[in-house]
Order: sequence, then C-alpha cells, then structure tokens
Amino acid sequence: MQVDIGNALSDVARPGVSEGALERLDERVARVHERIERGMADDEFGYAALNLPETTDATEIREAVEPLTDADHVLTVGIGGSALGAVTVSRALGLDGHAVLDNVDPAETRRVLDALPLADTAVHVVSKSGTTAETLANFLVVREAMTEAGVDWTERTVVTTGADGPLRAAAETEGLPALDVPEGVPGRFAALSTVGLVPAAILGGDVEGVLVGGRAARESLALSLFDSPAYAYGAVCYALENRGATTNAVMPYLESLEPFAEWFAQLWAESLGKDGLGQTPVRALGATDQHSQLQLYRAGRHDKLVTLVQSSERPDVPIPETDVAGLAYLGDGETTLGDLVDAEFAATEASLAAAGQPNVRLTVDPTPEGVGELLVAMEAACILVGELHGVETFTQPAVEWGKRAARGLLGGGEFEEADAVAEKRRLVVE
Ligand SMILES: O=P(O)(O)OC[C@H]1O[C@](O)(CO)[C@@H](O)[C@@H]1O
Repeated sequence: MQVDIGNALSDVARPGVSEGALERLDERVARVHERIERGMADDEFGYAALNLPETTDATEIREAVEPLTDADHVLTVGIGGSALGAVTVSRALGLDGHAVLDNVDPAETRRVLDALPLADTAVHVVSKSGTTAETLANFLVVREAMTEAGVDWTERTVVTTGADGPLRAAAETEGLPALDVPEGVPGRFAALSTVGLVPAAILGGDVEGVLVGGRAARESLALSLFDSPAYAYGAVCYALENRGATTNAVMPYLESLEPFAEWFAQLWAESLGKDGLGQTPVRALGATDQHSQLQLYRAGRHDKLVTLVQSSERPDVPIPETDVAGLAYLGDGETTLGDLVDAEFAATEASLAAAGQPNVRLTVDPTPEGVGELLVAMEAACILVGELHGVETFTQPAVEWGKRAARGLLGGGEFEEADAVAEKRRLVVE
C-alpha cells in the first residue's frame, strides 16, 4: 500500500500541515510506535488487534466451516464490527453470495430472508458480547424462517461469540459449531479474525492471503511516519483535524471497497469520537460521488480531508468504438473503462488541490494481500491518532446510553435513560 500526503501539505492545502510540523510530529510518532510495540508484545487489550495477522488460525476457521462450504450463500447476522468487517472482506475479495442482517428494520429482514434460498444458505451469527439485542432478535427470526422453510437451521449455522453470554449458551444447547471472538480485540478491529473471515472462508475466499497482507502492514510500522504508510496517514489525519479538518471523507475509486468506507466509519468514529474530539467519517464512492458530494468537497468549507483510494491495477473493459458525435474521445477503440476511471480520479484529486482542499491518496493492490494490508494499516493509523489525542481508543462508552434507554422502553429493566425519552422536548410541525 502506498500513501501520498503531498496534497495535505500547507503549500497546497488550507488547512494544510507544513513539513516542519510533520518533522516535529514525527518525534511523537516514534514514542507512540514504541507504545504500540509494547502493547502488541504484551497482547494488551486493543493493541492485540495488530497481532491478529499472526494469531488468527485460518486452518481452524476452515475446519469449522468445512461442513458449510457446500452453501452458495452466507448470511451474516451481527451488527457494527460484528458484521462490517465480514462484509468488507468478502466484498473486497469479489465474493458473491454474502448477505447480511445488521439492522432490525423488519421490511429489510423480510426482504433478505425472502430473497435467500435458505436451504443453500449458511448462517454466521456473530456477537462478541453475545447479548446484542439486534443480533439475537434477528437470529431468532432467521432460525424460525429456516424451520418454516423445512431447513434444519442447526445444520447450517456457525456461531462466533465470546466465552459466555446467551449466544454461547445457545450454541452449546443446540450443539452448534462455535468459534471464539479473539480476546482483547474490540469488534471494529476484528476483521482479520473469525469475526471477519468466516463468510469469506465459506465462500472460498483467500483468507490466508488477507492475513499475509495484514502481516505486511504490521511489518511496515516503523519509528518514523516517513517510513510507515499507516503512520503517515494517521499523522496527517491528526494534524489536519487539529487545524480544522474535522471531517474525513473516504472515497474509494473501487466498487469492491464501498463497504470498506463504512467499516472505516465505525473504526474512526467509535475509536476517536471521545472528549469532544474525532473526525467525522463520511462514506463516499468514486467516480459516482463526483456527481454529488464533490461540489461540497471542492467549494464548501475548508473543514474536511478527502481520503482518495485508488487501485494499483484494474481489469480492462474496452469502450466500444462509436461514431456518436462528441464521444469519439471515449469510443476510439483504445480507451477502456479503467482509463476513464483513472482519469477521473486524477482530475478529482487535482480539482481538490486546485481549490486548496486537503486530500490524501491511498494506492492499494486489488488482491487478498492488498485487502489485509489496507485494513491493518487503517487500524494502526487509528491507534496512532488515538494515542496522539490521548483518548481511550478501544472503548465505546457513549453507545451504552441508548442501549439502556431502548431496553427500558421494551421492559428489559428499570433505566433512567428510558424516562428521558418520555420527557422529550416537543415542537411538532405537521
Ligand atoms: O459483537 P457485539 O458484542 O454484538 O457488539 C456489536 C457492536 O456493538 C458495539 O459494541 C457498540 O454497541 C460495537 O462496538 C460492536 O462492534
């Protein structure tokens, strides 16, 4: 993976970071890298995520899912990091047949289940805590639907969960194959583990290659940001946030990385949104969003960084020759769709720079190794930013308030947060 931070420097962008400021920041990066290395060496909570490329046992995963590999479809039942990593990996690997229930919109749950050939579907239920209401509710709905379809759901389901909790108990009661969520790794950092790799393994994906790429990202971590793509990216994000770029729009120019932008959004928001800090992650897609959000990125406030993700190579789809007036430059018998999207990428990047809008280019290999390298590099970048900000990168206390309120509203206990719902300030316009 390559990171080009040139368009984030202060002689191009406003806000921008000077090379002198980066040199000074590099001294702090060295200290943080030493902290990260200690955390990895001691398999400390959170830092253990960067050990997953070494500790994840692909053979164990393949053995657990072997009875399910005849399925052409996999349904992941999970939410947040218990679904986003798996969706990101399987889509980035170009695997078809992966459906996901990571919400409790009844219309969507019904639409997904009605569309799936349930007899030809393996189900992967994932919850680190084993108590997440959305996941457990969907699991109950899925197994009922399979039963009604005449499918023995216990023969088609594998569970990945923590050491205890309702989901572990259900797996033991029903005799379901159960894999462990890695100890000490928050869900949003668990893509290169059982949590993120099981569906790809069922669908025949190169999970071993993803782990090889993750190892490459780990090995590229160094004492200097100028020697480590992951730290270069994280350091620029940190410096630009401190200079007013409080939004980070992630815009991959690969459809196969569209879920990656959503995975990144949880990683960045849930890890760094603390103590009044944190960049707001925005999901975008190139070239499509050149025809929507780019107007804001170029001509709006100078309060955002645009992270452009480019592919190091592309398949060739020729644009057929045409005599349609004005289209000869496309249909000349030589230009391909890859040429077009690469030209649009370069034009958008230059357009942002010309407007003084900070942007960074990540160049990734569209291979299993490239996928693993990208994910681990972003995780390392996130940990660097968390250390530089001095926040608790690996917890997410702010999400608990809403869970208690919802549980109270559903009669799941006495929670003062539920009272606050009843006391809502109202001004209704109809
Ligand atoms: O894997 P679990 O415990 O079901 O949690 C799912 C998601 O919910 C959160 O805990 C937030 O509520 C995320 O951090 C996590 O990825």
